[in-house]
Amino acid sequence: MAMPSEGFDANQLIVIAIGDPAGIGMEVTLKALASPSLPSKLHPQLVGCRKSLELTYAQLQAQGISPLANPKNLDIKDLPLKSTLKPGYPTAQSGAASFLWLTKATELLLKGRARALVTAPIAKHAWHAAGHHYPGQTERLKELVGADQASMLFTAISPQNGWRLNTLLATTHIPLAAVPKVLTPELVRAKLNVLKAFCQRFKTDPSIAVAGLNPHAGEQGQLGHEELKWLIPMLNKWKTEHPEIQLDGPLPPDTCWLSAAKAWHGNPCAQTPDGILALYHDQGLIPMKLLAFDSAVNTTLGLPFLRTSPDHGTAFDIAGKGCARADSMLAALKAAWELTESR
Ligand SMILES: NC(=O)c1ccc[n+]([C@@H]2O[C@H](COP(=O)([O-])OP(=O)(O)OC[C@H]3O[C@@H](n4cnc5c(N)ncnc54)[C@H](O)[C@@H]3O)[C@@H](O)[C@H]2O)c1
Ligand SMILES: N[C@H](C(=O)O)[C@H](O)COP(=O)(O)O
Repeated sequence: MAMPSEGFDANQLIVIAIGDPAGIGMEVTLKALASPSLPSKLHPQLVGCRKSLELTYAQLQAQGISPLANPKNLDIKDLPLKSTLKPGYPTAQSGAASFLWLTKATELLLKGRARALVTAPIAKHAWHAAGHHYPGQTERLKELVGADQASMLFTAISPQNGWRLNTLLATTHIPLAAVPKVLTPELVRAKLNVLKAFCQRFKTDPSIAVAGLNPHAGEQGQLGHEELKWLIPMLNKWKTEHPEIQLDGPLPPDTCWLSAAKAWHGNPCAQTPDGILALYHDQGLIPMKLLAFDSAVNTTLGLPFLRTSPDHGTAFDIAGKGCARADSMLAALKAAWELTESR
């Protein structure tokens, strides 16, 4: 692994914001960067606190954990913490640090100095404690780059058969009660377009499924009116505009991911959707995380660069214990590389 990044080919550089220093971000980063399965040309540049990374490395080593990337050999943009933090105990200081590291990492991307951004998990409540009132990294990134829209898409490759599962969330970090108010035909249309474009990276005529909002997709208006009132007409119109896409929906949400689950475990069939649009956060992320917790990657689409992140959070309950699995972080690093390969 070459260092430092000055003069390095920007196309080989993946910037990593190391997340909340009280969480598992540094641990999964050091574990993932030691993987021999990473592209050999990938040059990581970490944005965070060198001393904390060295401490994490020493603690993991003392627990007999290997392989690990040694921070001494890593390219680190050092933005030190004022004092060290106890793993598992997020504070305003940890929130301020992860917010700063994300901001500085994004600046590197905006200056065109890197290929993609990977972010380790942050805690939204720690950001709030530090006075940064954002629902998540996605929304902060959207603001930093001045994008009109940023979309949260989870993508995972089945370890059994290489099949790719994609779920895009129409709404993200908002209270459940706000979902029906925020969902509009325009929003669903825009998100479908993003999902279609993403799926077409892999197939010219992908199939897409859309989950309904209400139980049984409204049961013909008996269990909710949104489907009949605007979702079905909007989807029918979208279908006529995109005849190359097989669009199904709104489907009953409780079975919408069933055929994807079968495909994930090794039995893809002609009806399996290449992409699924979930109308709200937990509708899409419960099936994604149940099926693919160690493989799924959270991507932000709509920025001038690609951002990926593991699907898990800061896992404060296991921080400092050495048992955090780095598979999703590794998948996020690989996705940052592979999804930015010129086609
Ligand atoms: N990418 C991100 O920045 C991101 C993603 C999800 C949640 N979060 C934030 O993280 C914080 C904690 O969220 P949460 O508790 O809902 O979810 P979480 O993913 O942090 O933890 C849920 C459960 O999964 C376990 N777990 C998580 N990652 C693991 C790993 N790599 N290896 C082994 N076990 C793992 C945890 O120990 C916990 O039991 C919240 O503040 C949330 O907003 C951030
Ligand atoms: N919604 C994500 C999840 O549950 O995995 C997570 O909170 C991360 O969101 P940001 O990437 O916006 O921080």
